[in-house]
Amino acid sequence: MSTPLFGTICLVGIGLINSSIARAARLHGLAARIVTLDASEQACETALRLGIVDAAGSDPAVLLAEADLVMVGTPVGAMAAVGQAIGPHLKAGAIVSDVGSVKMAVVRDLLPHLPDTVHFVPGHPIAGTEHSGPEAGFAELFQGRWCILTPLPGTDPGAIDKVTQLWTAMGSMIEIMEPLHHDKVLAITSHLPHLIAYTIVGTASDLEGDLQQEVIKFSASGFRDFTRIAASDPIMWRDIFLNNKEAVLEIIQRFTEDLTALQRAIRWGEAETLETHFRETRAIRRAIIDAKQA
Ligand SMILES: NC(=O)C1=CN([C@@H]2O[C@H](COP(=O)(O)OP(=O)(O)OC[C@H]3O[C@@H](n4cnc5c(N)ncnc54)[C@H](OP(=O)(O)O)[C@@H]3O)[C@@H](O)[C@H]2O)C=CC1
Ligand SMILES: O=C(O)[C@@H]1CCC=N1
Repeated sequence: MSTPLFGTICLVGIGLINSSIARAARLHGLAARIVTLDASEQACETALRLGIVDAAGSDPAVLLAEADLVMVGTPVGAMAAVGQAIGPHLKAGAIVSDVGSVKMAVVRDLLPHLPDTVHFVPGHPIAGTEHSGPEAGFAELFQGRWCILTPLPGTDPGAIDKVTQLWTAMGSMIEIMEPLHHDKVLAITSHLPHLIAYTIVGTASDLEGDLQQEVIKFSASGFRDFTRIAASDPIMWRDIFLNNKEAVLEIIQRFTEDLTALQRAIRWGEAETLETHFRETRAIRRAIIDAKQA
């Protein structure tokens, strides 16, 4: 049997993403040992019961002592507190990475707490579901999906290479980006769509009684697809919007202008404007299907 990529992987927070990493790493034999550091006794018990980790608990001194890769999978608003908790216990030479949905804020909040003896390779798998917790994960989650890494200049290429190998072994393709660029791209591809879904579903829930019943009854006409996105974890999304403020506000501004243009076209009966716009958007959908990202 070949030597695994890592001796010990420690997953900080055993939610949807990190429990999927645990399953995929097990399936592909990427670590000799997988452990999790999580404050919730129930989450630790679940992870052990599922057999996706070899050890679980809330003591960083115990769980980080042997860790060669530490993968932080908590909401992005918790990164400073996580950094404070793990920083003093990291093994010299360890790689610290994360899966947070924003990158500038993670670098700002986590990096200052890491000792110079460790390598920091921030990351973000562009894969997920609206479900949370250790039971929601599955080994195939990252298959055929992109994972964006945002290492800072001067990061040890060997550390970047090992994180790249981890994600490619789990089925992902890798793109390297600067953190600021990542946050702008994700503001349009992920954060704005989630905000729109939260808005539409909020608008529907504010409707008066009868109309609200009909929204549920006839939801298959489009609304239903938004409710799936709007069912995503409230803490995770609170933290994303608070920590990608600039890029999200910028994209909301552009979106509002475009919405106003469509509103105007409807008001003035500009059939051609509407048809041209809808033809262009349909082409984007086709491009996503062609890129196998549907
Ligand atoms: N869900 C998705 O589609 C995607 C999510 N991400 C990112 O991955 C990260 C994890 O998301 P996901 O796995 O979905 O989340 P989950 O809600 O499934 O899991 C979150 C984990 O973080 C722990 N946690 C929550 N708050 C804190 C805190 N204050 N301090 C320490 N630990 C905490 C939870 O612990 P406990 O067991 O105590 O609840 C849990 O283990 C987030 O940063 C998210 O932005 C990235 C790509 C996709
Ligand atoms: O992390 C995000 O921003 C989203 C959720 C699913 C994939 N990306």
